[in-house]
Amino acid sequence: MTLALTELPEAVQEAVARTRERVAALHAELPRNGLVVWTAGNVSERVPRPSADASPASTPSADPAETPELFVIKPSGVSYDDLSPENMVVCTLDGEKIADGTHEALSPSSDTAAHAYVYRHMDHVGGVVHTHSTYATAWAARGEEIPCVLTMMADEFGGPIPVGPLAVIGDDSIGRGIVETLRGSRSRAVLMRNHGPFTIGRDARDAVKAAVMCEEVARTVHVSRQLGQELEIPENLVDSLFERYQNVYGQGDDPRA
Ligand SMILES: O=C(CO)[C@@H](O)[C@@H](O)COP(=O)(O)O
Repeated sequence: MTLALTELPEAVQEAVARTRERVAALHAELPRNGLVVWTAGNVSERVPRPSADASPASTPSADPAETPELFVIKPSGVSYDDLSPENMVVCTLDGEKIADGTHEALSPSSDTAAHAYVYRHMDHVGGVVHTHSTYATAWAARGEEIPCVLTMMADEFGGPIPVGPLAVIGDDSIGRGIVETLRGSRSRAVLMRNHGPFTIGRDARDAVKAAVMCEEVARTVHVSRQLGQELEIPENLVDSLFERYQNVYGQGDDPRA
């Protein structure tokens, strides 16, 4: 029987509502940053588990901690102008849409299986993004990784942006390719061969940032290569740049900043 959102603990329903708002808003960043055309691309986010001390549900259901894990993803083929929290689709980590209040005919993204596979096999991942951004997709068309020749790449990706296998849509192939490629890498971006970039993050905003930065460095390294041979960065410097940027850069978590 299909899981019904309205039958879940209130704390879970509230977490789903907040996730829908974030995922709907973040989709606007893809066209705004020139990463997609028409309806290409998609963003998803794992629904955060309510804290263990969440108030007991008023609706009949199990403890929030016992609710199946869920994620939110865009509906397939819907214009970016028409995306809203109300039409964000809620799925289980098997990629199955639940009775989430949207029309039963509204299908989740055609990449739902890939996003679901990543969430099932990478517990630290809270957000997944897929685009066909021009320069990153051009590197994917050649099946060539983007070498780590910019300090921005060391900061953001901790090394080269790797290439994943040619994989067809519709089953676990793409998701398996993403996980098998990124599991051994510090990169939050992977160039799926002949297809385009997929990125991961601690949440959807982090994954969107990785998609923006992936396209930026793909373009810069492409331009550099037109002008000559780019220069590698020594491994030890890549490590120190990555550690600094990931742990020191910016305002940290200090709420006063
Ligand atoms: O690349 C693909 C599928 O892998 C595109 O169809 C995708 O970017 C957009 O599909 P959806 O609108 O999310 O179903």
